[in-house]
Amino acid sequence: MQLGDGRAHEFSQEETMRFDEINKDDDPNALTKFRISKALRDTLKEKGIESLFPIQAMTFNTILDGSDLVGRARTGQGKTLAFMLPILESLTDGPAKASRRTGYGRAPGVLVLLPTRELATQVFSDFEIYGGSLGLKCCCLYGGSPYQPQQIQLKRGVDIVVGTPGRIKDHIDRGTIDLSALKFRVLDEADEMLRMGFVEDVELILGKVEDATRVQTLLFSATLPEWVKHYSGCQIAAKFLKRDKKTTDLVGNEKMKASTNVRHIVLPCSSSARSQIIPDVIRCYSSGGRTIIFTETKDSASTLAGLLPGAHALHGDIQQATREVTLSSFRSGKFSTLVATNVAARGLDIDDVQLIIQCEPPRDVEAYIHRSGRTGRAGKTGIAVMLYDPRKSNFSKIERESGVKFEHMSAPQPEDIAKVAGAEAAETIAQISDRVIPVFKAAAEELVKSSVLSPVELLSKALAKIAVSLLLKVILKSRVDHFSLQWKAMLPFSLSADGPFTHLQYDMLTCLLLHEASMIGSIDDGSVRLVHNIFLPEEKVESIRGLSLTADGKGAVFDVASEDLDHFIAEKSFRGKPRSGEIVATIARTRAGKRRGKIRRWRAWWWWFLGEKRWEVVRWERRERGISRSEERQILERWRWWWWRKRSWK
Ligand SMILES: Nc1ncnc2c1ncn2[C@@H]1O[C@H](COP(=O)(O)OP(=O)(O)OP(=O)(O)O)[C@@H](O)[C@H]1O
Repeated sequence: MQLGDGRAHEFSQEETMRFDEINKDDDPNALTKFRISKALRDTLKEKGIESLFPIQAMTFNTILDGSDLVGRARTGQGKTLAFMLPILESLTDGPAKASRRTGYGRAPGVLVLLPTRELATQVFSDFEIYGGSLGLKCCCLYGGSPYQPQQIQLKRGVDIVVGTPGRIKDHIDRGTIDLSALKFRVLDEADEMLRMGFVEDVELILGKVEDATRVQTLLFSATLPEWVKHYSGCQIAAKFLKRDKKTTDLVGNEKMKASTNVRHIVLPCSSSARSQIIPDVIRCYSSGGRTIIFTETKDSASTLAGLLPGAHALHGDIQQATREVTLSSFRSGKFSTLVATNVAARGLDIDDVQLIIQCEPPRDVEAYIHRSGRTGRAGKTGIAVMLYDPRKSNFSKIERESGVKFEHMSAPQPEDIAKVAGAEAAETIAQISDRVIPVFKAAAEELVKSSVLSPVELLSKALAKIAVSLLLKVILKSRVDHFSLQWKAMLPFSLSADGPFTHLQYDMLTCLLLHEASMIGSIDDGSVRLVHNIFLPEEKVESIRGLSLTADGKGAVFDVASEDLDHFIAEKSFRGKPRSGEIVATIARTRAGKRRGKIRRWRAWWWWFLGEKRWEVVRWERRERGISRSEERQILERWRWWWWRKRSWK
């Protein structure tokens, strides 16, 4: 705060707290403004929730006072707490308290139905936190997990059941669940629950209530097509919601139906180029956060996850236990790219998902809205990129029905990626301790003094150097399976006729350049030249010969003069033997034969393949022991087998 005399006034902690209290009192949605018990308020505050979001504030009293409700708000706006808070209050301190059953073996009073197992587990864990703090017992019933623990929980008695329709129906068939005493029935993702496939099970489950006049039914979703809202054609809504049900629709007739916190982008891309473009898209748009990629089929999810290092797949054909491990690892940040089908489209709330990529336009607008809504949640922002094949797919229907005005972008170019890497490099510099300054200050001052460039220009060059080593590393560490992929890609027959090896001269070396980003994506002439321009002095760039991309587009091979090699291996992070579990792609070096131009291709390949070290041994043996040509061949052969044995690290 600026005082009259221009001095800045520092607020004491006490003053700040008092202002915070005043501000809270001004907030019409502050927790204290609602009939929320202290215990629940405290738990909400522990989770960083100080006031209710609009959908929660607008529906709280309606639900607590006993009305049926259809609620709609855009993705990520807190619909889960919108039904959870009034239900918990009603059970513990409100109208449902008096008739709530307690004691061993009690039948559940609340049933929450969700379309996917993952979503059921997520909502269950919220109920455990908030309901648990009020002494309520919850259980989660979903397929793919053993029946017995679920049966034991039901037998002991629970207050809240959260689950998927299939497994709940199974429990009904087995006679292990009693839904006659329900006080609340919730259909989260209501439109999905009422679609074909679920509808019969849902109807059967909801019909188990003894006295339908004493149960409250709540429907929530970010998408409520007309058929759900107005009952026409939807038997369930007509049958199970009371006639005086209330509707709270925060989207209503607004044109924009998808999340307004999300930047919606479309990018032309053929299906064959996907695996090459996606890594660049991630690098440019994910801001270092998590990415969810949506594919249309389970097969393509698995295939794509296999092509992107560090990515994992999530879909219905994966065993439940693996699905759970995958999702919890993604949540906890053990990996940052999830490739999923629509099982992850609805409701999943994962922190720090910055980017959504849809490999092709989905079949319906609802799917687009829910998928893109996995980012930009709870007031944060995010980016949703939808790829489309200009010859095959059309997104105009989605654009029209969702109200989204797509930004049209083209695939990121090397310069775009370099810019992002530049920003990362700047961050890296910001993180370096100030303690290093005295050590490098003299060199920096000398550089500024002796250069015709300005300090900013010099700093730009330094950033470029860091950026390139972050982005394009001549040597890189990666997982073993990707390593072998690189080697395979390097087979000589994959190289074009005018590629390297044809230029072999006694004083030339062949280098394999691996693009760090390209382990998951593409490399092209442009990006290789970008590296060259930064690594090499200008006059050396011209001396590079025979640049050729590997068959899979993930590496490049070229010849350089032997005396220039150091410029290329400057970034080398590994020398010597690879350690197990970790591989290092080493610069492949081929020394041309003695008689210039007479080496046959396969020989050059073997020399390159066996590597400099092995070749040194042959030379040493020849020099020291005067070995014959056939002995020399034997040694090479031995090294070859050594190499193949080492391949078994995989
Ligand atoms: N009042 C609040 N204050 C702060 N954060 C909140 C509040 N209510 C909910 N959140 C947080 O907002 C995020 C999104 O909530 P939720 O998953 O319920 O959204 P949703 O509307 O159901 O989204 P979707 O339609 O995608 O299912 C969650 O991380 C939740 O913890």
